[in-house]
Amino acid sequence: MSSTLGIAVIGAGRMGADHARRIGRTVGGARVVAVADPDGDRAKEVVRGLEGACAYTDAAAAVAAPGVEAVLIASPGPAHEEAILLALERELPVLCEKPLTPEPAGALRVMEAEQRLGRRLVQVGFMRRYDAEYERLKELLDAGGLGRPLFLHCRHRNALSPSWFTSDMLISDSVVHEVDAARWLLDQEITAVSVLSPTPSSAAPEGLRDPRLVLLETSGGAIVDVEIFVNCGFGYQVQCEAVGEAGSARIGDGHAMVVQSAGRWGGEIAQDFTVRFADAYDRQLRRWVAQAARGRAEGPTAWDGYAAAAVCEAGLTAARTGVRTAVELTERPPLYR
Ligand SMILES: NC(=O)c1ccc[n+]([C@@H]2O[C@H](COP(=O)([O-])OP(=O)(O)OC[C@H]3O[C@@H](n4cnc5c(N)ncnc54)[C@H](O)[C@@H]3O)[C@@H](O)[C@H]2O)c1
Ligand SMILES: O[C@H]1[C@H](O)[C@@H](O)[C@H](O)[C@@H](O)[C@H]1O
Repeated sequence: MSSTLGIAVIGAGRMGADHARRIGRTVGGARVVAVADPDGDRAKEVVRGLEGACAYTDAAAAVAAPGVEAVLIASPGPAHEEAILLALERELPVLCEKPLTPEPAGALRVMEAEQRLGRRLVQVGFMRRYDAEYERLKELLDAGGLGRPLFLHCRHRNALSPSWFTSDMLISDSVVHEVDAARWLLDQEITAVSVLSPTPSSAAPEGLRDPRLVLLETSGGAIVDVEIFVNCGFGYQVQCEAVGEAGSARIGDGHAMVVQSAGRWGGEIAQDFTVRFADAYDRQLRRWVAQAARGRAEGPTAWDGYAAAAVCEAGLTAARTGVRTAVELTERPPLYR
């Protein structure tokens, strides 16, 4: 193992390029040595300025490239499983962007491969767990500061959705964050999902069911409601209010600066996730690099990725049928207990 961890970045789109930049600038102890994207120009663009890094069009070639000691996956969800399995074949630690896989069956195959190795190597990029506000809320809940949790009221708003965004992705690509955050904050599994879809916003692209309201029921009897609205227009907003028997706490209202002027007051709203969660992405990467350098993983596990995928699958059924749908989970293997 060299003194700086050699990383292959798979997928050189928005998140791949952002993570590669962070590894170069704000995360010590690591360097990008390979970048893969079927769009070779994107891979070349990302390696430009990264000393010693090579561009590839094929994930397998990048994972097998000289000096690769860990793999960061930022390709679209359907491509994750193949890249993770390539990394696990070489026993390399992995940080995989969410969702681990879009369907639970793929996540189960990832868990099987990891269990065959007998140790954890996969971390899922549920970066909210590294956000300072989420961490404080988790500490408060764990300390019993709100008493028994009754509700989480969540709002997840994006200014605009990409052109390729589908109605299913509101659940499997966006609400998947709330699914993981709720499981983690409450330390409970989600047992059933219901989805309500109002008349779409006139700002939503033709055919997109945006916004939606997703209701999650938990094993401890709490209810989580999530407003997902990916074309809200005004900015990027992620809020969560926990209500317990002894009080409530809310995160996500943060305004960096409140300006009072000309008879008005107000602040700014971040325009996208790379701003709102900038510190969380850095902290997530630092922690991953520190563990990967020791050949292991911590943080959100393949089980967490699997459970989130199973909840989202139930959510898609609920959205299609209009019927509350139970979540079916396999037994949790000892590696993930
Ligand atoms: N944690 C977060 O807040 C956050 C934010 C945005 C996106 N994401 C996740 O990051 C991943 C990437 O999203 P994005 O917004 O960067 O998408 P993007 O479309 O900007 O980039 C994806 C890139 O992957 C490339 N690609 C496609 N198939 C590939 C393959 N088989 N191997 C390697 N590269 C391949 C594409 O050519 C593209 O350049 C997704 O899983 C997404 O859900 C997470
Ligand atoms: O892939 C992105 C990303 O995960 C963002 O954090 C989320 O706010 C978006 O809704 C989603 O599409």
